[in-house]
Amino acid sequence: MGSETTPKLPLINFNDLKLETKSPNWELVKSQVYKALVEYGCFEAIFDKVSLELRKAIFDSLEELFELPLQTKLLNVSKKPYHGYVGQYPMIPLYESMGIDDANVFEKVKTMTNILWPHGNQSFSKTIHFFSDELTVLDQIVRKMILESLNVEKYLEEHMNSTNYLLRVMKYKGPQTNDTKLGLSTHSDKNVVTILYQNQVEGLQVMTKDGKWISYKPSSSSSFVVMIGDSLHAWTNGRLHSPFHRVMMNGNKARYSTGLFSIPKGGCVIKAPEEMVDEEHPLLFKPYDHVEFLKYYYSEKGQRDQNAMRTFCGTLIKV
Ligand SMILES: O=C(O)CCC(=O)C(=O)O
Ligand SMILES: [Fe+2]
Repeated sequence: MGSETTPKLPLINFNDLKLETKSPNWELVKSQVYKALVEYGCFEAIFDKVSLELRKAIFDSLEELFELPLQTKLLNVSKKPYHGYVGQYPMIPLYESMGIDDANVFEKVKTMTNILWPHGNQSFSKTIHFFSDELTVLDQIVRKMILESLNVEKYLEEHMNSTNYLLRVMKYKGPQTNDTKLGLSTHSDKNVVTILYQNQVEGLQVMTKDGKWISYKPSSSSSFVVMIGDSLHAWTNGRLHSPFHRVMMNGNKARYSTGLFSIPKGGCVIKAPEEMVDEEHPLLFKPYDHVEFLKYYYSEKGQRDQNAMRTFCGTLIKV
């Protein structure tokens, strides 16, 4: 009786870490990061570099943004799926989102802000930019730790330079019922690393390798979820897991969340370095153009394909 514990994501503290200088606990945290990413493909990170003020401000900005009239939100268009405004999708009626490309670059954020608020909105642009900029540090610490753990630091510069940042901000309406409703369908992320943040309304669930759902419950307001996307799964030749996840909603409170996505730049070919391939680890995916893969993934066929990566560029070896 009562022996079953609720499964939880691994919890890792990044508070005393810096990117430039190695702190005494770097090696310890690095081993925790690597283990978590092999086993779960994600973890909860405690990261207080994003100040309390900024953590509050981001949700005020999100409320202000999603309160805009639909016609205004639709002005943020993008050729890339999920980089512009998304809403009113019949399959996921509770969900809407807005993408902000290069959110760590102030001028880019300002340009996008001016589309929505033609007279500008300083506090919105500043909040989005600062928040994204602080989080890029966490993204880079994690990626540096991964490359060090795999003894391939020699690729660090090339690896870091191969990505851009997208901030996607999201609102999930409460379904106004205690029955659980789908907020966002089951998927794995296609990018390199994702860093998620949410208000106090829960809903994110992550699938374990053996197919069980973990409901994410943040330990504090400085908790972020760090998650591996398919392109890093491919680059590490399968060593790091990219987990399926989804959002389930109930009740009447709106859930606001943000995702900072490091994304391979246009034209970038994802190819596992030779060090990642050996007898024990035969090559899982042929080198592939990330943008070409996205075209397949977002096609009608790709959207029905739970193993889109394997279909698109898997080798013949069974995995
Ligand atoms: O809202 C969330 O917490 C998750 C969002 C997500 O999985 C995504 O945008 O890829
Ligand atoms: Fe996701």
